[in-house]
Amino acid sequence: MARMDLFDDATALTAIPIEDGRLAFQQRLDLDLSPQDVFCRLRDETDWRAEQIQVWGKLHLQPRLSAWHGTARYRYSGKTFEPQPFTPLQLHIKQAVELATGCRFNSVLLNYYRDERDSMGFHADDEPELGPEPAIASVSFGAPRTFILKHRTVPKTVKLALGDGCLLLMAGTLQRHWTHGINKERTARGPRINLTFRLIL
Ligand SMILES: O=C(O)CCC(=O)C(=O)O
Ligand SMILES: [Fe+2]
Repeated sequence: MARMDLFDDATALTAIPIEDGRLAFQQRLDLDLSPQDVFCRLRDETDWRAEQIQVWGKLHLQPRLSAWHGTARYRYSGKTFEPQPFTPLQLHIKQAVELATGCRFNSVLLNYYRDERDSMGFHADDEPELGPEPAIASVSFGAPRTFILKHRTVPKTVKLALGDGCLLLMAGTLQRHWTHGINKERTARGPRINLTFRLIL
């Protein structure tokens, strides 16, 4: 089967075969708003922050902007984040994501990649409060970027182009066996906003 055939129905959540975890992809999340409108509203309505991170004992600003919303507190890199309440638009997207995936979520991390120099280092979303097999739903708006998964113990890499309005579901044991990230790129990229919906237990 040609690779394109996996994604021929843009509005169906389709499993991507992967070992040691579960991945599913939908080219276009069903929202009754255009991805362009959602992008502009998220960009303008969000209180974006440049968070500090410590690398080798030195403080740096993260190479992207971010925001936490939802109903549950979240600990990340030794810091506790008090989320802001969901906005009406975030609730609307959450409802569409819950309908598409059959999962429930109570928080969202928003990341704003301003251009090709913004990135996210390789990590797993494996904090204890997400539970042993978390379902994490990622929705992207704006410029496409390459999402890379690297297996922790075997030399395997999976690359996915995450384009405007797409949905990616990570589930099962994926976070235990794989890390993922978004590399900086050398060619010009427009801005991109990614939302990861999570269920904090
Ligand atoms: O921007 C992306 O597609 C990845 C975001 C991500 O991995 C995260 O928020 O944990
Ligand atoms: Fe992640």
